[in-house]
Amino acid sequence: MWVFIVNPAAGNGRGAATFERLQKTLAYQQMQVQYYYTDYEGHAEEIAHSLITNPDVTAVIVVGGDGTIHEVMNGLGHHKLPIGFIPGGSGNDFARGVGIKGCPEEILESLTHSEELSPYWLGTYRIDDKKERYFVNSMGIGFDAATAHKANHSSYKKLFNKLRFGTGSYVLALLQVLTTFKPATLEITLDGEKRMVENCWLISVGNHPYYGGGMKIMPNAAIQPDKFSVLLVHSLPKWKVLALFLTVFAGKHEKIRGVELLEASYLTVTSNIPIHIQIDGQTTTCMKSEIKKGDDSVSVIPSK
Ligand SMILES: Nc1ncnc2c1ncn2[C@@H]1O[C@H](COP(=O)(O)OP(=O)(O)OP(=O)(O)O)[C@@H](O)[C@H]1O
Repeated sequence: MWVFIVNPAAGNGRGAATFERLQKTLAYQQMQVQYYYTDYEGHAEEIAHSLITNPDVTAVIVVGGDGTIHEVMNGLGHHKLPIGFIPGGSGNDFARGVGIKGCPEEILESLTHSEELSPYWLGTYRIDDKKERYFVNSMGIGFDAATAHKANHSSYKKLFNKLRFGTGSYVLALLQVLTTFKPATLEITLDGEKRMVENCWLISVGNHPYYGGGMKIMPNAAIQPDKFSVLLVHSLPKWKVLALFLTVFAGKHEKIRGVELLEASYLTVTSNIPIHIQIDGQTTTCMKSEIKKGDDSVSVIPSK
């Protein structure tokens, strides 16, 4: 039995529209299917968790955005249920990262014919002293998280989503945050090596290159078991931070002085004041975070 977890609200209704299209296909009608719509934040995680002990589940297909896949991965944990993804969100960086392309009908067709599974290594994080959780795409601390927070809570996000230009709200929020943001002094350990980073704009950690709806923020990130890509931006004047984000879509920002592209499998970041943090695009604040590459992989159904 194939289980669909659908976030109808993802992408400002695109999740629901995508699933309606899938239901009309022959591929869908020929599958043995059970589907669930999510009703609230955290619901996808609860549904996914309830599937772990069900021996009839062949695979879980997620229709939604990055927030939905984040919840499903946390609900399933390292239980080896194959996971397929059909983008229905506004950013869809997970789809970009794992190379999912095409219209929903093509993706479903391809998922049903896929014979092999691709391993995908999640990261784990713990912020302050809360429970450890998984992240799927990336985490960011500082300026990018403050920008994501502003975009998520903006009145214009809905409008940009309607126009199918989710990145527009991120760019507008970025310009707003840039005028007031103050870089912080952070204590960072990278695989046990401690350093104080003054005037730190941001630290980003990624399982693949994409962030914010297609920005290639960590151009050298590859899906792999041992290391994350880590982007550190510090000691830059504001105009250079703007230049950085203008070049980021092309992945050329690594040439800017004050931009470091590193690798690590274990990081800690400590601040003496609460700072913004984003986890797969969802934001909060914290003073301490601990980030690790997960030991085990989940199985993603590839679609070509
Ligand atoms: N029925 C619902 N109504 C409103 N919100 C929901 C519902 N079901 C789930 N959610 C919440 O919607 C949020 C956004 O979902 P998701 O991230 O998948 O879409 P998106 O933000 O449009 O896409 P992306 O993250 O790729 O930009 C999630 O945090 C989820 O908890």
